[in-house]
Amino acid sequence: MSQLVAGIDSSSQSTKVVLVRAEDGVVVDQASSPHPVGTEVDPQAWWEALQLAGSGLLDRAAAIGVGGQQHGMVALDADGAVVRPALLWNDLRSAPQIADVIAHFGGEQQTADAIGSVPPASFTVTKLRWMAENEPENAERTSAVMLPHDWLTWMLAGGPGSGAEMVTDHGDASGTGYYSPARRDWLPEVAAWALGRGPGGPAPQLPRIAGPGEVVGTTTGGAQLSAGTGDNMAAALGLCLRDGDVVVSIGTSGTAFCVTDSPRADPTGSVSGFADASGRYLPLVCTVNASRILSVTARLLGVDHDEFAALALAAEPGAGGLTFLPYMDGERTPNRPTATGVLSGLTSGVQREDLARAAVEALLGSLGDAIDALGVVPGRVLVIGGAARNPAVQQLAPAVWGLPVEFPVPGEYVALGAARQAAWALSGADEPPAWAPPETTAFTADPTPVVRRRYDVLRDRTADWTESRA
Ligand SMILES: Nc1ncnc2c1ncn2[C@@H]1O[C@H](COP(=O)(O)OP(=O)(O)O)[C@@H](O)[C@H]1O
Ligand SMILES: O=C(CO)[C@@H](O)[C@H](O)COP(=O)(O)O
Repeated sequence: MSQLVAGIDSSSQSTKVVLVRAEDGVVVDQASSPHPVGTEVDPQAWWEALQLAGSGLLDRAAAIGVGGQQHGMVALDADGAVVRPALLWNDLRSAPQIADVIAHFGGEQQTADAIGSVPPASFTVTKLRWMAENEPENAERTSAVMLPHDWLTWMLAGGPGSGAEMVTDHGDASGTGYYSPARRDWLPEVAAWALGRGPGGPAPQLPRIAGPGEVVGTTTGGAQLSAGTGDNMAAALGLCLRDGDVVVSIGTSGTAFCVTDSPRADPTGSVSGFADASGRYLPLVCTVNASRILSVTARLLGVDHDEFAALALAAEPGAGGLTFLPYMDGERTPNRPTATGVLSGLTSGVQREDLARAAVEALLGSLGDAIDALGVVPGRVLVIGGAARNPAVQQLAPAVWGLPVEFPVPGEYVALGAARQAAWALSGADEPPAWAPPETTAFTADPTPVVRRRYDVLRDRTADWTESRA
């Protein structure tokens, strides 16, 4: 009988676990469990969600891999206990510290050259700096810093007091801001600086960075553990990407990314120059407002996802003149951490259908900007994530982007990619197993450039607005 491996996606909203056949990646079982709402979460909640979702699955796996939301700051004291709740990727309170980081490296290009990115507030380095400035006693007590996925891998290996090694991978390490994608190594002195430790001050312990396909430990139940990775890197593995593919993920975050052979160093801050989980690189553009644009609008309209899609599809392109700039929770790309949403073009003739349509066009406008910022000519655009299931997104994406778009069969591609990494580690091979890429459905439509033009005007007109959030 084929061996089974498990893949975990500990993402913003929930933990998902898939149990798959190591030989071909066929899913035999899966489960999920929700996370608390908010941008500051006690990591214990992820551990409890993992145990709930993994119950009856993890004990059947010969190897396990963990994919996790990137960037979250898990600060640990000398005993391995968490110092404070984790600050997540979508917690933008550390926006003022971005300037400190850029000044530390001596400018935008120097920052991008050193750490692969001009870090938005999502990156761990800005969060450490925020803690040093606002909670110096917590910064002082911090003896090790981990990320959500590697903390969970460590917990599976036994956690504090067990002697288990702390291990991460290049993909997730590259989202910290104290890792050099060019050198493929930590910059511990940057982590020490961020914690306010002064020149020559002690660096926090950082997990060892494992190579792709490495076995990094075993669970208390005897399953092998792979290094795990960030959720976007795991999705790239789960989709078995081809060169030229651009992935757009519409979950809590919106992301556009592709796999490349060399690292990126974008001084504008739009593209994060990540490493991937296979020894290559993963330039990525991320937005903070994504599927929530649709769910908030559906809530206002009092409808579920399917009714919302029907309303949006019943409206004309351009939503009766309504344009929605969807930076409701502040925004990361473009860097507008204090922004709020803007509805423009509201007339007394507005219909519910127009509001639904405007929300879908807003989501696609924002993600269209993300695809453009990536700066590659896509061979294929593949759309995944919870909101990729929405028929209005499927039908309108090719029209708003002016590109043919493919939707892989709905699946948990982050968890699947983590499982593929586990199967790779289990095999001891040089390459990940050659699982079949997912089936896709292609959507085409006549382009509606007026939608992007109106969106661009509203985005640019509001560029210097300074909002104070309620
Ligand atoms: N049919 C749908 N239409 C729009 N949004 C959807 C639909 N189904 C699920 N979602 C949204 O997808 C989101 C979850 O997506 P997911 O990719 O699992 O997120 P994450 O990985 O960030 O936790 C939820 O916010 C949910 O509202
Ligand atoms: O910050 C980023 C990428 O840089 C996000 O993509 C997070 O990794 C969270 O992902 P989801 O929970 O939305 O999948």
